[in-house]
Amino acid sequence: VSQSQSVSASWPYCLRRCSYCNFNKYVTRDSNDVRMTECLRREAEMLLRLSQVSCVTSVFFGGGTPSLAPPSTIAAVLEAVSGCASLSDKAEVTLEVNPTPAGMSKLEDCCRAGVNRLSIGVQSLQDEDLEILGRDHSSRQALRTVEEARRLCPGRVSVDVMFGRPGQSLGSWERELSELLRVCDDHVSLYQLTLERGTELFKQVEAGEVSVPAEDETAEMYQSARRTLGQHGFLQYEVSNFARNNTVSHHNTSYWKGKQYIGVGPGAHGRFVCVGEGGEVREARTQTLEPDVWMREVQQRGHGTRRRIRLGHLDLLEEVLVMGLRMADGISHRHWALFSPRLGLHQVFGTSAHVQDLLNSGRLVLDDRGLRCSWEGLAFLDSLLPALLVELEGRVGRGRRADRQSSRGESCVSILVCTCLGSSSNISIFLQHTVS
Ligand SMILES: C[S@@+](CC[C@H](N)C(=O)[O-])C[C@H]1O[C@@H](n2cnc3c(N)ncnc32)[C@H](O)[C@@H]1O
Ligand code: SF4
Repeated sequence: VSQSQSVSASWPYCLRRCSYCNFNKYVTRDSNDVRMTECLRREAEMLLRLSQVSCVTSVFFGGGTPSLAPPSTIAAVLEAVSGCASLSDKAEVTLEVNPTPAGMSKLEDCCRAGVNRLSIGVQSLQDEDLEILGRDHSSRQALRTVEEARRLCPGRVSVDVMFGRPGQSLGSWERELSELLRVCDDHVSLYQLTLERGTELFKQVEAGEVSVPAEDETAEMYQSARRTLGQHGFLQYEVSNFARNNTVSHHNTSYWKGKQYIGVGPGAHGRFVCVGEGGEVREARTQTLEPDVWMREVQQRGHGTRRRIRLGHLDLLEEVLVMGLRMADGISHRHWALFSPRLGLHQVFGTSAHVQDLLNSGRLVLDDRGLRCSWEGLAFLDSLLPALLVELEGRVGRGRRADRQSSRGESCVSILVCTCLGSSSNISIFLQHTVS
């Protein structure tokens, strides 16, 4: 029986629609908080029972805007989790926070309910940029929220910032980052703005009303930020994530390490073996997107799972490869062997001429530690993956059944409780790694 799992639940409401966002979120005045909370609780219990995990190592309340949810919702979900599996006092419990006054006023109660890590969506420290992005807060409110968060969870506060924003220059980005470094705690997530089709910002850029920096300038923003953060003692442990004083996000690391997790709530994604139904291989599960439909389904049958896909052996290895290479440490031989006991990294990648080119370029490293990107290569991960995925597919072949042991051999899990995982940057990566 699988001993470990992670869960994701979704509170899919936001105060307003940011211009760049394509998450599964809903702006409504009459959300039914009581019903939503009850459904999150019920679905968490149901999915945990189906997974039959015994231990949960982290919980993540993501967004959407989970900091708008009543603190009693956080408490209810945590109670449901600890009623079904062991949730240790040391488990990482993260809440994504929009730095609005409404969000800030609840932080203390959320911490009392069990949250012990706060991730603040600062996005920018320039008011004009926040305006263009359609954010519901000012830079002053963001600074104030970071301060309050650090008071409540000292050493356990992360900030999200985006670069490559409309009208942004390298100089202004560097000044902004310096200001951020004066106020931030020990964890920073830097995301390059993605222009998502269908968003307001995408239309504005298409229409020529707004322009974003050129690709090479955005690339320089990334490199400059990596250097600056390094000089301030931050270790880059993943493509977008930087930590000092050992404050890496355990929850996100569990994704990058290919661990199991449960997704609870509208649009949430999960990856777990459904042991309770006699399952033996890991499944990719997606919950129904629309909150009212999802709530109806949960009330009728205990969960709102819309799609279940059995992951074959190759699917699983693809995820381990794509997610693992996001980490600066990459994939160790031992880690790979958990999923591929018969074909080692050297056997899969060591003899390919294409992979050899990547190794010779200095962007990829395959040695006695394992497979990883070099510091330079991490910035080019997207361009390295196609050759690696082609090689993997050629070696492993499609259609093999998932390896029983590789899907079930873990000992602990994390839980992602998220307001709109439908297109969360963490999760969508799982779904986008098709070889072109
Ligand atoms: C789950 S999301 C949103 C959390 C929260 N609702 C907020 O807006 O702060 C987490 C992070 O993804 C990043 N993000 C969202 N949309 C993005 C986009 N189109 N391009 C790059 N990063 C994005 C933002 O930095 C955001 O803080
Ligand atoms: S970026 Fe965050 S706050 Fe803005 S609409 Fe998307 S989920 Fe909501």
